Amino acid sequence: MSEKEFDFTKKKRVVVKIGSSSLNRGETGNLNFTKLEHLVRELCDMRNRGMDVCLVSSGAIAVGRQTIGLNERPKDISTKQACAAVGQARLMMTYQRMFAEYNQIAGQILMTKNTMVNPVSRENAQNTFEELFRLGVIPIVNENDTVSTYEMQFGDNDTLSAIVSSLVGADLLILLSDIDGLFTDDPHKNPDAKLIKVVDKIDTKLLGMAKGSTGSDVGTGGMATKLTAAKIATLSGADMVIANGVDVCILHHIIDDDFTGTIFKADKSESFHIADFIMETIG
Ligand SMILES: Nc1ncnc2c1ncn2[C@@H]1O[C@H](COP(=O)(O)OP(=O)(O)O)[C@@H](O)[C@H]1O
Ligand SMILES: N[C@@H](CCC(=O)OP(=O)(O)O)C(=O)O
Repeated sequence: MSEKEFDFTKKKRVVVKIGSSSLNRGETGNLNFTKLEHLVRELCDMRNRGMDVCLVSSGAIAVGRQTIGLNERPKDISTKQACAAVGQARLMMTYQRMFAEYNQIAGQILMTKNTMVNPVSRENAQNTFEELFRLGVIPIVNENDTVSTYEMQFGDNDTLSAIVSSLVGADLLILLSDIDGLFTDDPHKNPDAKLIKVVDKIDTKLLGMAKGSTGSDVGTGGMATKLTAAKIATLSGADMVIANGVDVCILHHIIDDDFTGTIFKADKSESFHIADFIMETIG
């Protein structure tokens, strides 16, 4: 990164997204408690810097699947819903306990597409976020997998985190992934792929670099959904970062602009309304 080109210390409202593969131990599927502790500590420190902080956490289905003892990734919707019912509760219990240790309060917000498509629900959600921030609470967001059917799903938390970022008027969105950032091609398939450090504008050439499917056994996104997220977040006026969540302590290095990753610069060149976007694309 060039010398302090991006001063993220001045950011007021930050959304952080962490994926299932970053929260679970790949070898057993168990929650990685050390990592979760570090994540919570980092978020509390950001809060103590005076920032409003929101966490979008995946992991409900993966944690539920491990708790119930299913060896295979669930395919049918009812098994996913059952896993999410168990896993989301367990995940939140763990977060609540860890945040409490640092004297911070966390709250749960579960969303479906309907939350955004319906103007009344959207405004309600926005008001709830505002009130939580005013009270100093850290909202922890996930898709409401327990009740969503395919037509109600965002389907991936990359897009959801960008929608949340836009809804709450965040000025920074950080996606913690299992990879250092956006490369010119999928580095798991192309060893010559190069990391792209800064993106000024998301164009079709860039969109073509991201390959869709996730490399992990528990996630749903892949790089394509991260670029959709980047489009939503940057057009909504936020900078967005993709960085490797293998060590979540990268969060304070990101704030201090001392990290390896990809920065997508906020793009105020086009007018963007999240409600219109939702209606046109996912409504
Ligand atoms: N151009 C690209 N640059 C970086 N990663 C890519 C690219 N295209 C596809 N990928 C894949 O996207 C994966 C990251 O997305 P994902 O599996 O959803 O992880 P997470 O949920 O941890 O963010 C990478 O491990 C990589 O295999
Ligand atoms: N909402 C789902 C995860 C969806 C998702 O996007 O997962 P991931 O690709 O791990 O960020 C869950 O909590 O299991």
